[in-house]
Amino acid sequence: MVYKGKFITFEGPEGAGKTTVISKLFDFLKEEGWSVIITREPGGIRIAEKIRGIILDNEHVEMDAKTEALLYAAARRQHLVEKIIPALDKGFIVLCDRFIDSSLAYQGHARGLGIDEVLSINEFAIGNTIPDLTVFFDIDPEEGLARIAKNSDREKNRLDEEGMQFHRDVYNGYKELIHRYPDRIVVTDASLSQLQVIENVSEIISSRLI
Ligand SMILES: Nc1ncnc2c1ncn2[C@@H]1O[C@H](COP(=O)(O)OP(=O)(O)OP(=O)(O)O)[C@@H](O)[C@H]1O
Ligand SMILES: Cc1cn([C@H]2C[C@H](O)[C@@H](COP(=O)(O)O)O2)c(=O)[nH]c1=O
Repeated sequence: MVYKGKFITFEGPEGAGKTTVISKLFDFLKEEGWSVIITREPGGIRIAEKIRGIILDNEHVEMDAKTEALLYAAARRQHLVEKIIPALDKGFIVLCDRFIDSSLAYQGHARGLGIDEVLSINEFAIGNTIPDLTVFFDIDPEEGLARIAKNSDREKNRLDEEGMQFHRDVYNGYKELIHRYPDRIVVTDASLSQLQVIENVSEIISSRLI
């Protein structure tokens, strides 16, 4: 689907630095005179934030993998129609912290549901609204988790609590997606300093979209 605005998503393992960079990028783009919004998945709007609470609640250990995949897709559908598409229609740049590739890497690959199977329920949810550009924050999953562990403000959710093998599988799932969608997904080295990552991501956005 072609919209007036641009849809940019940010992906990566836990603690890769996406949220930190998106907020700086927002300031940078605003200063350059762009109309821009930040949003996140799962969440971004009231219903999807409620679904987020259900999915990520540490007490919901009995959640079935397909239930989890469907809840992410349901939250995504509502987020898309209520917030993302209206903003794109108005010509905004939408910066979204995680989107469909998280489902493909976490539920499709790491949970073992299959990337194509999870893609098909997501195609039902989002139709043909695919990101114009996806930036993958490349970091060793252990390093990302170590960053989170250092941050006492960040509560660990049900997905963070998964074992190291799960997080390595997520990372390998992303590697498969990078191979599958070479035109859409651009990789940035997220192990560098915050300043360097911000500079590199700004450069990617400027050269690819603006
Ligand atoms: N380049 C960096 N070098 C070192 N620490 C960083 C860097 N970028 C972010 N951090 C720190 O790492 C932690 C995780 O960062 P952030 O919340 O931005 O990651 P995230 O990708 O959004 O994580 P998640 O998806 O798990 O919520 C924060 O404490 C942040 O200050
Ligand atoms: C969108 C989406 C997310 N996840 C996982 C990834 C993270 O573990 C959490 C979200 O927490 P964050 O601090 O906001 O990154 O949910 C997923 O498994 N599948 C998805 O589609």
